[in-house]
Amino acid sequence: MILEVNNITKRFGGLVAVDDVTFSVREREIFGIIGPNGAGKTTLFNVITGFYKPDKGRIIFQGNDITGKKPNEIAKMGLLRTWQIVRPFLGMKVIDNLLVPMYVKKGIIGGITEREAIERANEILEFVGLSHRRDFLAEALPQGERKRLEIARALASEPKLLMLDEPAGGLTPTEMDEVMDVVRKLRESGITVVVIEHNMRVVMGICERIMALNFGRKIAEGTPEEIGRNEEVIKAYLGERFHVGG
Ligand SMILES: Nc1ncnc2c1ncn2[C@@H]1O[C@H](COP(=O)(O)OP(=O)(O)OP(=O)(O)O)[C@@H](O)[C@H]1O
Repeated sequence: MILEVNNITKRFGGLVAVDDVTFSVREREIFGIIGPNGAGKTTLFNVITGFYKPDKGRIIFQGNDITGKKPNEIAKMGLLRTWQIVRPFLGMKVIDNLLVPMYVKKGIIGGITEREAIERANEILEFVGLSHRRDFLAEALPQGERKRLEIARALASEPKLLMLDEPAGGLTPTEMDEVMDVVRKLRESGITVVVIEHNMRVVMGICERIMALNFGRKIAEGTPEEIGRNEEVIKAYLGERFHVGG
């Protein structure tokens, strides 16, 4: 297991946003987290990536206890996230959006020449299908391409595990297909992916296993087929129209 999340609880005052949640993610898996609005998905992401400290529980990443570590320490270990609201450096060129995180990371582990950095940035742009946008300002990109730029920026920091917060949110069906292709390629290139996503076509289409949350609690975990026919999930979230079992 690359990530083990054990009995995580996170409270905001009297509200239990994440309630004793346990799950683990296998290496090179695409693992989905679903649940209605307010179920605790984003809070769980924030706890795992160090933006919030949990009230209870442990998080183990590649055998190391990362509970309570700072986001930049966790990122340096190879656990990166993207945000629901994309936030590239809009006034910067697409390529520079990748060079900045690269210099930040490589500066720490011993330097990289400009030529190496540019080469690597070009590879990443190719990977996410944004080579043609290399010298555009990020603000000129449509939403679907911004989402892929966000993934590209995370790739510049060489993650082992990438946590994607609603990568298909606000996208057209064609843009969604392009993001789904990129996520599958991530896995093929050896990166483990944990993804929060509301769009069921996307979740069911890319995830090998899915966990469902409701009111902060884990209510189910399984393959897309198992989740699609789980009565509690259907009641909480999916609605009859997504009933797979008939
Ligand atoms: N910083 C905070 N302070 C107080 N309450 C918060 C905070 N962040 C989240 N909450 C509350 O915690 C609960 C879980 O919220 P969270 O954003 O994790 O849900 P979610 O499943 O990600 O929802 P969505 O699908 O709408 O993004 C909600 O009731 C929310 O109002």
